[in-house]
Amino acid sequence: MDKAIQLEKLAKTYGRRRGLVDLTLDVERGEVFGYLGPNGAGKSTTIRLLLDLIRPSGGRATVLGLDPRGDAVELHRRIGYLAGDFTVDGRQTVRECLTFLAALRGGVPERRIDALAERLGLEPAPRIRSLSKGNRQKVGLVQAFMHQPELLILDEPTSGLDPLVQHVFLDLVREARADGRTVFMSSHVMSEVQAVADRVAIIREGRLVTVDTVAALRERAVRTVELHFDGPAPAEEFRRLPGVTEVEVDGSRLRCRIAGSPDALVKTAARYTVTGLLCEEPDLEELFFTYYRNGAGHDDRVAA
Ligand SMILES: Nc1ncnc2c1ncn2[C@@H]1O[C@H](COP(=O)(O)OP(=O)(O)OP(=O)(O)O)[C@@H](O)[C@H]1O
Repeated sequence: MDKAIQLEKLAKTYGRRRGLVDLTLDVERGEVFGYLGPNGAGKSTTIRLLLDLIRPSGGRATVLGLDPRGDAVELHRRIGYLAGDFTVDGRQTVRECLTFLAALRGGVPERRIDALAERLGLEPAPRIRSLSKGNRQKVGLVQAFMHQPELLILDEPTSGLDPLVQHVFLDLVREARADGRTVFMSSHVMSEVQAVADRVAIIREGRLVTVDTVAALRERAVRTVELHFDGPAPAEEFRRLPGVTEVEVDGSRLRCRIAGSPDALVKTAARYTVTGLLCEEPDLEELFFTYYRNGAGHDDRVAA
């Protein structure tokens, strides 16, 4: 079957400014794909290219097997899109706005709109212009999900949402995946994406830095380990191990950071009597920031 999204050397320049550089990437049908990068990385540029809101300077994008340019009308029907700068007519009430957008999509059962609004805690009566940023974002989410599109393209979907509503949003994403739909969502926060995504791409300065499953990223991430021994902790042995940093010793307790496989650390510890062990969840946010800052670990395989 076609991929949900297929990008081949997709490029965009704004005059002499870089937007996106030769981006090659596939998104499978039925997966939740997180698209991460700092401000100005090129996330919105990519999304606008997928929707033919802007035109590429080079390369190709295929969405649901179609050409975003030639098949724009069909694609807009089959896609749920939330823009990063979602704006609608401020004079309409929430209900009027959603009814109008539903009509543009060929009609959506009212109870489905109501159910989504209720789950997100969105009142139908107020005028759009009186809404807070978070409540406007909820309108954006309802209109993206309401026609149960086969592909959801969401640009910074949780921006402005409180943690409770963020949870509801993540549930909606999981439900979409359970129905076999595809979700492509951009973010600059790893934590919300790792909670729901199957795979994550990180872009920086218009280029793909890495793409991998969340599970594999977790394996690559740095974790903190604390070991308790029945005698003085053998600090020097641990300092010599590959991937081990920041070794701190306090009597019989040793704390360190480990990147990658913990195998050598476990085998070294096993030569002593270990009375306690604590291993913290890997910090993906930190891994993400490493990519942010210097593109460390640049992975050429990703473009294959
Ligand atoms: N209309 C435009 N004209 C000129 N440069 C632009 C335009 N839109 C984007 N850019 C530039 O392209 C680069 C990528 O921007 P883009 O908005 O795609 O990033 P982003 O990852 O979505 O960032 P953010 O998280 O801030 O929304 C930036 O350097 C930006 O300044």
